[in-house]
Amino acid sequence: MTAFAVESSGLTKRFGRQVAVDAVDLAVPRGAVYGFLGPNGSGKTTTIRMLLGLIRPTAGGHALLGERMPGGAAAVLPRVGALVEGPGFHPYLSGMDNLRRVDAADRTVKAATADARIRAALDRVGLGAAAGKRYRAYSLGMRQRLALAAAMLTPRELLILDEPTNGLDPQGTREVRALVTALASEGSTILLSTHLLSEVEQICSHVGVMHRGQLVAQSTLEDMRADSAPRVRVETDRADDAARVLRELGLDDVAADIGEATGALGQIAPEKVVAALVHDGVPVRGFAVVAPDLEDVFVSLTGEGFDVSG
Ligand SMILES: Nc1ncnc2c1ncn2[C@@H]1O[C@H](COP(=O)(O)OP(=O)(O)OP(=O)(O)O)[C@@H](O)[C@H]1O
Repeated sequence: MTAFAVESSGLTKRFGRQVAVDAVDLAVPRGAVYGFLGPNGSGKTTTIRMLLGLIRPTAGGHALLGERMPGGAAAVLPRVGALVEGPGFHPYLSGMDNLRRVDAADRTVKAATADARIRAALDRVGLGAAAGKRYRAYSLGMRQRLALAAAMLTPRELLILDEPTNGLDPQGTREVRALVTALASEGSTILLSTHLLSEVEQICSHVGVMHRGQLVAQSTLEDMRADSAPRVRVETDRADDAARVLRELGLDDVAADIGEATGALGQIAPEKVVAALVHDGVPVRGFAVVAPDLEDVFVSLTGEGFDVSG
């Protein structure tokens, strides 16, 4: 058994002249909750569609649960649940009946237990009470939840979810995040795309950052945090002098602004910085070690901000 639930090498998709996905090497370890993070248009959905075999890569290849795609699709896809745009639900059928159709298309499950499976999935996404309503009357959030229910009708080793909290209200968002965490603790590997850094921080163990079609970073969240160097901020009327002291001590990326000087601490103890400032007679009004901020790391990787709400 390979250690990776999803592995790709040089995965590339061109649309005419545009390279939507550019030589992406994904490595999603089994058991991970992998946040596939990037702004709109960075190539996440296109990558996910290739992973699921919905569109053909222009170049490169990948494997799901150790099976090469697309050759291994018949063997592996029943073990993979997916939520992608346009799940193709029937507008005039109820949520329940739509799931019946999805369930009936799965040859790996027993028809006799369909009702129990469908009920359990609907309850799990909080659609139990709306099971009999027509799909066309569902809100965007309810549609999203029905798609999630369809993805988890049977236990899956791997769930690939494209923006699973998109369109949900705050309560729905919390519920879906709790659900993802619960599914992971039951043993599923989860790859979810998102444009929300906060979502990654809340529920993911791993992160892959997409920027203009390229995977610009990929690691555990822990390593990503460790990479973000803590900074000191010195509030003082003599910012230039403070900056000089910080530089002399060996801090990196030192900057002086009106009323403050900042710098990246590296391995230098903050106490040493305070002592040096005092020793140099720099009047210190405030001193803070600013905790590592993932957003700064991502901004430095991509040159763009991330939506941190939600
Ligand atoms: N079928 C297509 N034909 C032409 N261009 C496409 C097609 N699908 C996607 N693209 C382009 O490829 C780029 C990547 O799009 P993609 O949907 O993969 O990004 P994304 O990160 O998933 O963003 P979003 O969150 O908006 O879906 C975009 O510039 C998009 O316009």
